[in-house]
Amino acid sequence: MQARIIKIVSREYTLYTEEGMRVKAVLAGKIRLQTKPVAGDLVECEEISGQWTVQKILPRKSYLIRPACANVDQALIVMSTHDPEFSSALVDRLSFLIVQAGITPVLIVTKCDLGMSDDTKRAIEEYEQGPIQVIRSQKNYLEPALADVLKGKISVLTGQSGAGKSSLLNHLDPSFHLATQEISKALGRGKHTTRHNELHAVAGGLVADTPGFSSLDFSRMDKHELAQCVLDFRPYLGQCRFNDCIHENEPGCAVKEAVQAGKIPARRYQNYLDVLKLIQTRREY
Ligand SMILES: Nc1nc2c(ncn2[C@@H]2O[C@H](COP(=O)(O)OP(=O)(O)OP(=O)(O)O)[C@@H](O)[C@H]2O)c(=O)[nH]1
Ligand SMILES: [Zn+2]
Repeated sequence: MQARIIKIVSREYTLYTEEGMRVKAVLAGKIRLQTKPVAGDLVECEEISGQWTVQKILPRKSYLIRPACANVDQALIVMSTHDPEFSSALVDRLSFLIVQAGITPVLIVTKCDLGMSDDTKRAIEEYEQGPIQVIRSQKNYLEPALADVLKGKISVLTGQSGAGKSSLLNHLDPSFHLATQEISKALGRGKHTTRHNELHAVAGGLVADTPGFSSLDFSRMDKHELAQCVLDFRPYLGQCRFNDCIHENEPGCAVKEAVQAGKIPARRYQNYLDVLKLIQTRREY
């Protein structure tokens, strides 16, 4: 039978079986030394006289190191209109790293009930016309696209402290209240708590108990890989004069032409150039 690992504490594995049962299992001896299973792994399991064992880890479609989680479908970039201020530089940096990890970014704009600056309003509208799904969230109203965002998927949340990650989960699933407190603890203040690895059932999907991508670490990305991770560039890749174009100063660059034609917002191109510079000027050890 197939099942999903949703929690690992020491050697005890909690599984959701395909029949919807929640069971505790141990690893079969033969796989103990091969792949290290993580939450999100899809496994073959078996029950023999009341003892469930994990027989095999099935191939992963994505793998995140922090939080250690396999098969994550999407990362919700939780960004508030203000307090903390909306930052398109941050949205873009997160989305480059999310795409690099083989995961789909989704932008959730919180605190939309509170009003926003003209510049933030414009930045959000630009995202709404771009390649990333954007959902606006506000207090006391749950729009259908938001209500369904977790359904049937494994998600990880990311975003600054105070952006509204915990509130969002509560908003999506009020019965989740207790667990959210745990999340909050794990997120920031719980440095002394042991991070176990768990996926919570929220609003029809599974959500990692620890936010991802908080280190904004570009050390494992080179400039060519970066250009591949920019969803705004995807329609133009392969159309530049040079095969190895990094869309900076090269003549005949289809990406720069798209920026000049207003098809790619200048602010997002600038965000790309800033990360490119970061990568180009870092010291290699
Ligand atoms: N008005 C309004 N307030 C919100 C909204 N979302 C979150 N807040 C408030 O913003 C504050 C921060 O929200 P949290 O959910 O704690 O933020 P968080 O991202 O989980 O923060 P950390 O736990 O520090 O990572 C709280 O006071 C929330 O009530 C919203 O859509 N509208
Ligand atoms: Zn180019």
